[in-house]
Amino acid sequence: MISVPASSANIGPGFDSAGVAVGRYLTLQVTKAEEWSFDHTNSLIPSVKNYEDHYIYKVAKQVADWNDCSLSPCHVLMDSEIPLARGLGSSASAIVAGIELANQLCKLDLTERQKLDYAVKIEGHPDNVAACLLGGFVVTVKMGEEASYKKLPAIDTDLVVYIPSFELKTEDARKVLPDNFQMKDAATASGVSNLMISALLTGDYELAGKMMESDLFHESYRAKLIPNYFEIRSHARKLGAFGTVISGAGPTMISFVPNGKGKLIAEEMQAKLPDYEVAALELDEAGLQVKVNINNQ
Ligand SMILES: Nc1ncnc2c1ncn2[C@@H]1O[C@H](COP(=O)(O)OP(=O)(O)OP(=O)(O)O)[C@@H](O)[C@H]1O
Ligand SMILES: N[C@@H](CCO)C(=O)O
Repeated sequence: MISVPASSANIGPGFDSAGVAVGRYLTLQVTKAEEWSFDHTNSLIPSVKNYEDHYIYKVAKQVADWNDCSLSPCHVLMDSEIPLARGLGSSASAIVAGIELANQLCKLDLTERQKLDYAVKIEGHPDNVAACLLGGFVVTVKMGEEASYKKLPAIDTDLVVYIPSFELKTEDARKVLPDNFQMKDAATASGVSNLMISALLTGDYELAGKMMESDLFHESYRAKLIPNYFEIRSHARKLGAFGTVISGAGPTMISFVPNGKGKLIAEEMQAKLPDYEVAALELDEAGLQVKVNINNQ
C-alpha cells in the first residue's frame, strides 16, 4: 500500500517555498492484474472512463517513460481524504503517489532526491511535493531546474483547517498575483519569511504567527477570493491561534494553534462558520509511506 499525506504550501510569507504535511491521506492499494483498472472508495477522487486518462496513471507513465520502462498492468484501489482544488495539495499527493507507483512497477529504486526531482518537474513548484514526500515542515527553493530542500525539526503546534465548499484552481489563484515586485518590497517580504522560519526553529510561535500574517507576496491579492478571510483570521486569533494563513493557493485557510488546543478551537470556529468544514489536524512527520511493496506481494 502507498500512502501520501495532504500538504499546506506557503505558510504565508514562505510563498512557493515552505510547506507542511498534514494528517489527511491519499492511499493506493495496488495489486498485479491482467489489465489496468482504477477504482476508488469515495467521491473525492475524480472519475475517468479510461485508465490512461487517470492523473496518477499519467504521472506513473511519464516516470516510466523517462526511465525507458513499461508499466505492467495493475488494479489500483484508491481512497482519499484530501479535497480537490482546495489548497491542501491534492495534486501533489497524486503526483507523489504516481511516482511511487512507477518506482515499484519498474523496480527503479529511486532515491528521495530523484523522487523529488520528478515531482518538481511535474508540479512546477516544490513546496507541496516536498512536504508530501518528506513529511513535516519543509523549506525548498527551485533555481532553474534544480530544487534544494531542508526539513525542519518537528513543529510543536496543532493545526486547524477551514475548508469551504467551493473549489479554487491553483492556476486561477496565480492569475491574481502581480507580475512584478519592487526591490524594497521584496527585501521586506523575504525578511518576514526569514524571521518566520527562524521563529519556528526556535519555538517562538507567537512571533512565527505574527510573521505568517505579515506576508507581502500573495495573501493580500488572494484574500478577495476567500469570502470569510478577515473574519477567520480575527476569530482564530481571539481564540488563541498563533497565526492564520491561506493554505496553498486557497480557498482553504489554516491556523497554527497551541499544542493540545486544536480540537477546542476547531469546535468553536465550526460554530462560527457553518458553511465550512472546520477540522483539527495533526502535522504528518512521515510523508510518503510504503506499507507493502507490490514486488513483495
Ligand atoms: N487523487 C487524485 N486523482 C486524480 N487527479 C487528482 C487527484 N488529486 C488531484 N487531482 C488533480 O489535481 C487537480 C487539483 O490541483 P490544484 O493544484 O488545482 O489544487 P490542489 O493541489 O488541491 O491545491 P494546492 O496546490 O493549492 O494545494 C484536480 O482538479 C485533479 O485534476
Ligand atoms: N505555492 C503555490 C501552492 C499551490 O499549489 C501557490 O501558492 O500558488
